[in-house]
Amino acid sequence: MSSISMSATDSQPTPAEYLSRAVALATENVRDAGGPFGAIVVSADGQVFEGVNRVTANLDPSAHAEVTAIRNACQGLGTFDLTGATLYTSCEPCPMCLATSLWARIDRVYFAASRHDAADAGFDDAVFYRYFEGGPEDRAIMPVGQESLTPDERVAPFTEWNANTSRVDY
Ligand SMILES: Nc1nc2[nH]cnc2c(=O)[nH]1
Repeated sequence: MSSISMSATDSQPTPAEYLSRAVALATENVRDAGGPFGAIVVSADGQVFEGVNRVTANLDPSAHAEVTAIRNACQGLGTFDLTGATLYTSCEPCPMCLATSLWARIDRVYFAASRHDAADAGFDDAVFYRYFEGGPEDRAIMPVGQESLTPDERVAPFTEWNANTSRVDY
């Protein structure tokens, strides 16, 4: 599916070339009933995995282009750890995509459009950044609060995790 052209010297595509491809994926995806976002993960050894936004198509709020590309890379490579990989995305990653990139241990992110460009198109990326940046008074759109369970009950899953000698750390 990828159609990044290689130069005559057969060198790796530049970040701008990967971003152009991500933008083209995003535009094509609109014509395929998806959101206007596309992303590419290039693994440490140069393998290319693409993803597009399928939120409304798949009834999946987490199916942002970046998350889809990261899922494709993890499935394709058989790992949950993308250390050494680079993410190229048609638009600045939203907080969820940024957090997913951190959890995937992606090394570096390049983006084309900004959260403000996304806002101009009606998307809430900038609103959600403000939600995380602000204090409790800015959290009105979705209040988050800790409830008072006993300390033992509250940390019981972590106690079980720490006692589990066959756990897989991530
Ligand atoms: N970066 C990015 N922002 C979004 N906002 C809504 N959907 C998306 C997406 O798939 N990617």
